[in-house]
Amino acid sequence: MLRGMLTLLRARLFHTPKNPFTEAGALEAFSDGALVIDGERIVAVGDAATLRGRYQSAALAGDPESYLLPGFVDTHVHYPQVRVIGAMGLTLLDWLRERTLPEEARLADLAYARALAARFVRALLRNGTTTALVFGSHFPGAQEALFEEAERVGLRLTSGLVLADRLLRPELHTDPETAYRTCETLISRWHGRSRLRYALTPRFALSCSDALLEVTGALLRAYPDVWFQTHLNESRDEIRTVAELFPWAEDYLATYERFGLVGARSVFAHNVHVREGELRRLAAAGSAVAHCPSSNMFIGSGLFSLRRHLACGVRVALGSDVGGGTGFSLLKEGLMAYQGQMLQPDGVPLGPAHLLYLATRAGALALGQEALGDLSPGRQADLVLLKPPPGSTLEEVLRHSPSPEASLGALFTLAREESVRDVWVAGVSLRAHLAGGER
Ligand SMILES: Nc1nc2[nH]cnc2c(=O)[nH]1
Ligand SMILES: [Zn+2]
Repeated sequence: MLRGMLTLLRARLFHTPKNPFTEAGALEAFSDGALVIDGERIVAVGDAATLRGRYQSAALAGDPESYLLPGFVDTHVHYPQVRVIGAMGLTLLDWLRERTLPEEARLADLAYARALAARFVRALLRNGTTTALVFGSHFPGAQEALFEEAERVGLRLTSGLVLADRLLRPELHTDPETAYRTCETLISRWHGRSRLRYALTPRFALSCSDALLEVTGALLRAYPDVWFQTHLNESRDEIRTVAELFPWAEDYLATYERFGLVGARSVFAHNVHVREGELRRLAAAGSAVAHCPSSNMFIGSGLFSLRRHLACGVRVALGSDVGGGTGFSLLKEGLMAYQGQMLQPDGVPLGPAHLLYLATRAGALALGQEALGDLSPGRQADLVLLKPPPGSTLEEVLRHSPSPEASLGALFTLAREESVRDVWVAGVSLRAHLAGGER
């Protein structure tokens, strides 16, 4: 939308301008709501009748029967794993060896990688994700293909070349010197361009020598405004192996700390089997944890202790972790997070507002994107428009919903790809990119 040309988008609105874990009344809902957008930014949110009176010259758009939410923020997802989703019967290390790493090796073929990048970006958008922190490829060409595609489409993407120098497959290994040079080139080419940012991405301590982690720390010191992501404390077998490989480390987190990798721009995926000391140090460093509930259940890693993270003040957001996760929907991750807490004696009772916050504003803050994640005036107009398919169960449930909060609960429970009608990034509809079609 052009700057100076106001658009008034009508829908049922939901957002969490406050944190429901710390403040009452965090969910703001308008059952006949509107959003006024000026170029990239939201200028007003509220009741449709009031805003129509105040912004009479605005072009009208939207649909009062649809549901408008902030675009989702996926803080952990793997681009090369689209075609691995649903690989059953395996836990993490076997799943990596048997199904996932062979697929990741195929991205050495640039044509294969380009096709996959297009599918991956489209899958994010089709699920309402407008911002993502993405584990890239081990191959620089494939990594460039992802950045190119995200730039072409207009997605907000933070990503980086995945680094490993042991215990995967030889084709996926690099060496510290090559890693340094390649990351420097990729950072100079992509970090800060369009809506893209670079994240240094060692796969996990298990697959990285001290020397490779050292080089990652050196890069982070040389380029202090790039991001950092990796895996932490996911499965018991993984944690045991990491303890054997790093006999000097008091725990898993220490394998990253020693090399200066634990800071306010660091996002750690999983953190299921975590010790108290690690939580305290993560909180002190201001790092964030990407909670990936569908993956934790699908590959049998365990149940996430949200209570202990909150008690220690560790920032938590949601990740789909495709392909360990069971799809790209952050609505589904919200539902799985809810169920994962219900299953634990000391689980945190979550409601629709918590799920929305985790899927939107918490993710934006975890990625340092203060201008994203809710619909407050001044924020970027990153949006997802949901409408149940005619005749669907969701349509039936929503028609009889007793309250806006219950409607939001129904959306998390039942709305998936089929209900995503449109997404906007920075005030621009990306609807054209949701549809199928070969490229
Ligand atoms: N879930 C998950 N955990 C990992 N740990 C190292 N690599 C991976 C991966 O691809 N997926
Ligand atoms: Zn992962």
